[in-house]
Amino acid sequence: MTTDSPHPGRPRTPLLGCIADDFTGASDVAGGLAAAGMRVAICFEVPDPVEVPRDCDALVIGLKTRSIAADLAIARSLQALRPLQRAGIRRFYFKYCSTFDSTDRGNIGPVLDALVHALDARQSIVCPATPAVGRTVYQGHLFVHGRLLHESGMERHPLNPMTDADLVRVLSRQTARPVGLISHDVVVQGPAAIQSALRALSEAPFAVIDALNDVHLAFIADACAGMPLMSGGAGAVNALPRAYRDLGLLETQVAVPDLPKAKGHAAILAGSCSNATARQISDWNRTSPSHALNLSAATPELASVLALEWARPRLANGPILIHSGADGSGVDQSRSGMIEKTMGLIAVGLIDAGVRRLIVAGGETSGSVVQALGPKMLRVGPQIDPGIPWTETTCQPTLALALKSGNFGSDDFFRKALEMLP
Ligand SMILES: Nc1ncnc2c1ncn2[C@@H]1O[C@H](COP(=O)(O)OP(=O)(O)OP(=O)(O)O)[C@@H](O)[C@H]1O
Ligand SMILES: O=C(O)[C@@H](O)C(=O)CO
Repeated sequence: MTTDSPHPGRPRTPLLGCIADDFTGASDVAGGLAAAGMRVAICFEVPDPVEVPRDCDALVIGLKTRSIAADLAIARSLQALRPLQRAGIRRFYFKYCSTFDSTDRGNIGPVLDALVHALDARQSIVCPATPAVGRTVYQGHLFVHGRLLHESGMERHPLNPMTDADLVRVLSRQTARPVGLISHDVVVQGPAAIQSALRALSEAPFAVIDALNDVHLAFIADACAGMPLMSGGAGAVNALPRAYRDLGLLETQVAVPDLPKAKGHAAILAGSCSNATARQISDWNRTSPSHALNLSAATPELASVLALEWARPRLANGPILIHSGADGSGVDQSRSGMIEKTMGLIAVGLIDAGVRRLIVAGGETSGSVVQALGPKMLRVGPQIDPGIPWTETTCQPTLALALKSGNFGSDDFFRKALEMLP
């Protein structure tokens, strides 16, 4: 139960609205907030203001805007924001990738500009640091498991290659407005020092902020919990429930919801070329069946038919994996749309064949699969690994769904996730 309802006595309003630029990011945030005791809903369609779910403390809207043109990303983000504003939500978090995935012409800067303006906010912090998955920021430079971003493998990303670890520089290429830095030496002094640094940066609407660990994120959450707009990875937003409780804004601390109960065949669709997914595919291949998409097939329809012909006879014998055949090197960017569409078609075919437990690896791939399957909302369950919860669709047929960010999860993630289910 939240305490800042604008209509006491009427249905409550979620305390926090989160707009995520991809579907695995939405699931990442939602899993963390649920683990921190918030009641969370994920929507993949922008709800009508009167239909905004009220029985939650945080509402996460998953968009597929990370890799599209900036003006379209702005339009879709504002379209997600407005009904939540009209429903009375007053605090927002713009969730982008903990590896800041974007190009020089978009999308984080343009969307932040638009959200700051729409919310009449003076400033937003820019905090991708998420130490639970090895993302830290020091002197404005983003590290992935101790490696500078541009040496972490992200420099080879097929859609958003990240070739500069200096986030002030990266964001300054995406917005005409000044970008400031709140560095480590300030953050370690705690919330009051962070607030005074934000005031000192009053001419800079965006402040990249350093964080190396969860203590730093707790300081940042305490300093920024009252801001209309925060932005970053899941790290800072997951620190908010405790800060809200300390401020008396959030009364509940609910238990982490149950695992999904869906029964049926199990499958994995991996359309990510990220290092972690490549390791997970190799681990799976040691003992279990997999199929690489035929990337020379003329159309997504044909590639999906071939994959489903391979999959159907095997499903009754145990879980199967279908992947895009990428090892992270030499990927041909022109194929990415075709692969995404193929994965969506395969997902529909697998559900028709009785699959009810589905893991999808990759943010864009998850977007494509979820859009093809069409659930509007997900119930969030417990986390499998940091940033990856099991979720369950709320429509028929009920599916257990795990949307895994490309670079998240242990090497044995696929097996571990499926073994968790009852
Ligand atoms: N072999 C390949 N050749 C070219 N493109 C590929 C190949 N395999 C995958 N892709 C494309 O690369 C993109 C990978 O994006 P996706 O977001 O699914 O994974 P990711 O970037 O690793 O995940 P995340 O966004 O969660 O970090 C998709 O558009 C996918 O279709
Ligand atoms: O922040 C992350 O790294 C993930 O939630 C994500 O957005 C990957 O697509």
